[in-house]
Amino acid sequence: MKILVINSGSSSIKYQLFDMNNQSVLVAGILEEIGRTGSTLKHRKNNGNGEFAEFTHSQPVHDHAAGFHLIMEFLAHPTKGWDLSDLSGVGHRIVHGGEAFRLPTLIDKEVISTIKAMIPLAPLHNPANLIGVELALEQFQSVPQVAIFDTAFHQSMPSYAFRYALPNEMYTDYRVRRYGFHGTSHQYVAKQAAKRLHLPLDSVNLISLHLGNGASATAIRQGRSIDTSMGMTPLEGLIMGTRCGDIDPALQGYLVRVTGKTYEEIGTLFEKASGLQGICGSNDMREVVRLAESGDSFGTLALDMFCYRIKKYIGAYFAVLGRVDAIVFTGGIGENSPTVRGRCCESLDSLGIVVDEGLNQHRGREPFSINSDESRVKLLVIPTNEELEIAIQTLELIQARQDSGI
Ligand SMILES: Nc1ncnc2c1ncn2[C@@H]1O[C@H](COP(=O)(O)OP(=O)(O)O)[C@@H](O)[C@H]1O
Ligand SMILES: CC(=O)OP(=O)(O)O
Ligand SMILES: [Mg+2]
Repeated sequence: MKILVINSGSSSIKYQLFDMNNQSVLVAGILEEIGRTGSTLKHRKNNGNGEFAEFTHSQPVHDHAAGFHLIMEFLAHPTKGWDLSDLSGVGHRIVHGGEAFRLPTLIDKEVISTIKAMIPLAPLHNPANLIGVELALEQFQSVPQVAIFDTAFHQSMPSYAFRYALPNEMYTDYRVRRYGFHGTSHQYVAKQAAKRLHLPLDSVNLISLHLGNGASATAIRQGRSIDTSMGMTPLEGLIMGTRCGDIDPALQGYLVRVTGKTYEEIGTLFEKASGLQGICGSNDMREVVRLAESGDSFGTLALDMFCYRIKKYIGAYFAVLGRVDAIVFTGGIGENSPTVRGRCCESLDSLGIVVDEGLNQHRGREPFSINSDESRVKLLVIPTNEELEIAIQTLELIQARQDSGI
């Protein structure tokens, strides 16, 4: 059984082809910088002996359609790709599914139009996700295609966590509420954490920190999301690569008045020119840490602010969870930055959170622990794998439909 997973983002397309008999990756790749001159495809193919042949291809790729066509050249290539004639299904990451989608969903015209309706709430993500869906539907017309929503895992939040303190009709009439994102990633690492803790998933309490360009914290009680830092859109919550995270809601109107910029320009400033980028000029944590360690004041401020915001969420989620079995670090920063992990846990001994600095320096693609022996809370670094989780959920839906004769 082969499942192809497509994560079509605003400036990149990630793809992985899985053999679901053993969940191994057959082919994988990422096409970055779509729409820019420096577009690069990094493609790899499983050689069968646990190693991968790597291919890099650079050419200007003007849009997602051109990008998808280039990816298909490699995916279906006789030597660089794989036989796709027996593909069982395609799974797509869709960032915003609102309240309409709480489960993996077979894609049809109605689903596409509902996803389109969510675009105003995820303008950076849903349009690109949809382009990937439409291109794949055209390419693989006889293959079932499934949407896996970032928001689905958080649909278990109680109303006192997902409602904003606004007049009720803002929710009843306009569905204004916290939705939360990165749900597929938080769900995947929660399963991995439960395994590592040798606890049943439905008994484990976690604080999950997905720290990437987009970043979010999630409080998980007995394996289910009960609160998360992103809100109606992926803008709210933690400080991110280019996004501001939590700010005073009066700011957009105030800045329109005092700067003369339009409402949309200020919105774009919050989304694309803020966060680490806005504070110190780089959205890449590797550069931020280098700046901070070189004594650059803006780099120091960016790192201090980034970690301070996370610490506040750790404290808040500790309060709502009561008992925390583990804190999980994931995402590009969470998996790779000992500096950020150490700073986020600093002086939290009173909560039973103690980092072992030696363990914290470890690097690897397998889950590892960074807590000291006396730490009451386990501190885990678990590489996320949204694509594998999407493949698993896609196959489950396809098999359930086959079992019920659909
Ligand atoms: N070795 C590293 N040290 C610190 N940060 C890293 C390292 N590798 C990647 N990162 C950070 O991870 C971020 C990308 O996170 P990732 O989750 O891969 O991206 P995305 O959010 O786009 O999916 C980069 O912007 C960079 O800041
Ligand atoms: C929802 C979100 O922020 O996704 P990403 O981290 O991929 O940008
Ligand atoms: Mg990501």
